[in-house]
Amino acid sequence: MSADSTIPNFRILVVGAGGVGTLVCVALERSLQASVTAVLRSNFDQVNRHGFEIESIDHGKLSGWRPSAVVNCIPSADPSEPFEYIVVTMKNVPETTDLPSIIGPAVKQGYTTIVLIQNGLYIEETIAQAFPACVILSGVSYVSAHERNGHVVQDSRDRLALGAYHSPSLDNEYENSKLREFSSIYGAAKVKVEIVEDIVLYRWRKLLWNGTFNTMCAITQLDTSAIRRFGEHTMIRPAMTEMAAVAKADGYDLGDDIVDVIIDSIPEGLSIRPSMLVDIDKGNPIEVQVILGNALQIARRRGVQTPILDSTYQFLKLIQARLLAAREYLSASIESSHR
Ligand SMILES: NC(=O)C1=CN([C@@H]2O[C@H](COP(=O)(O)OP(=O)(O)OC[C@H]3O[C@@H](n4cnc5c(N)ncnc54)[C@H](OP(=O)(O)O)[C@@H]3O)[C@@H](O)[C@H]2O)C=CC1
Ligand SMILES: CC(C)(CO)C(=O)C(=O)O
Repeated sequence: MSADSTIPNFRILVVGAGGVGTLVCVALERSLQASVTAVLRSNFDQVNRHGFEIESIDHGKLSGWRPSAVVNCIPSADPSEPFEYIVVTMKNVPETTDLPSIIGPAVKQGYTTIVLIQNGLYIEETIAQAFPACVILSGVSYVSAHERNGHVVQDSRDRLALGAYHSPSLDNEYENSKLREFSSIYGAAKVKVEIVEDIVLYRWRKLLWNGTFNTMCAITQLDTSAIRRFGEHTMIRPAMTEMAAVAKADGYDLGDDIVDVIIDSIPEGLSIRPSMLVDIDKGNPIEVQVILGNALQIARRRGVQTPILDSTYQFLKLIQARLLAAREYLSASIESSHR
């Protein structure tokens, strides 16, 4: 935050401005409390020249929109003005990406708070180990948004459950103060932010969705409405039941009616192309490890049978091998496939 200003102006780096990240940039800039630097990759040239085209049910139509700065590589932390927050909104694909080494140059240990807004389970530990003096916030986003070459369409409202990933070496109250601070910036314009005590509970709950709809839509190329029509009772519900059993074995009892609760929360006929299906459409690697692999490791450790999720995982690993080969990551993919 700038020392001489009465209005806070937090320096925030957003890493990966696709569907979710671009909307994070908009919400933070619209709070009027943040200057956002967005790190872009394939969409850098387009956005640098023409800005983003955004159709958002929260923020309306924005043409030629830009955050305070766009860059195409991670900037080094400026010793006199380091980032207060780094928000990670790129895909979490450990087969291709070592996240700590990507964001490392921009982090000031003991100063920068790292905010993970990504799907998946137990994604925080590698960041906490790499940056033990940094507060880690973990966010489960319920937005639905997709991006292609600077064009972003958001078709469901942005809602975020946000919690601190508590580190034994940091002061709990300090972590909570960063949690409240970031929530109030992010929630200042349109987004509903819910501060939660145990984010892992929310990650498990969302995994019932992502671990079934995302994965099965990705394999079949069906959207959520079609997969419900043809496979809700044969595939989706049984797979959700397996996931709930794994969560329970991990100490998170989601309740006997959790499958009905999740299914009933989706309006009849709603057609969503989950982000994993969009990745396949784009030929991008998929988040199979953090969305399914990590949960299945817990299932094996706890002795929970998950036949449907196991097959789903194995099919996705084959699809991942194809996607990685196309992006010349094949050898890495083959090594990491020996679970
Ligand atoms: N889309 C959705 O509706 C939802 C997504 N999520 C989760 O949010 C996270 C983000 O998803 P989503 O927005 O869909 O993903 P996108 O693929 O749309 O966006 C990710 C962006 O990160 C960029 N990126 C990847 N690696 C780097 C890097 N090393 N440096 C800079 N930029 C990089 C990508 O660039 P490039 O184009 O070059 O690959 C892309 O622009 C995921 O964990 C997802 O599971 C959660 C809720 C809903
Ligand atoms: C459930 C959904 C569609 C939005 O919250 C999502 O998480 C995704 O597409 O990955």
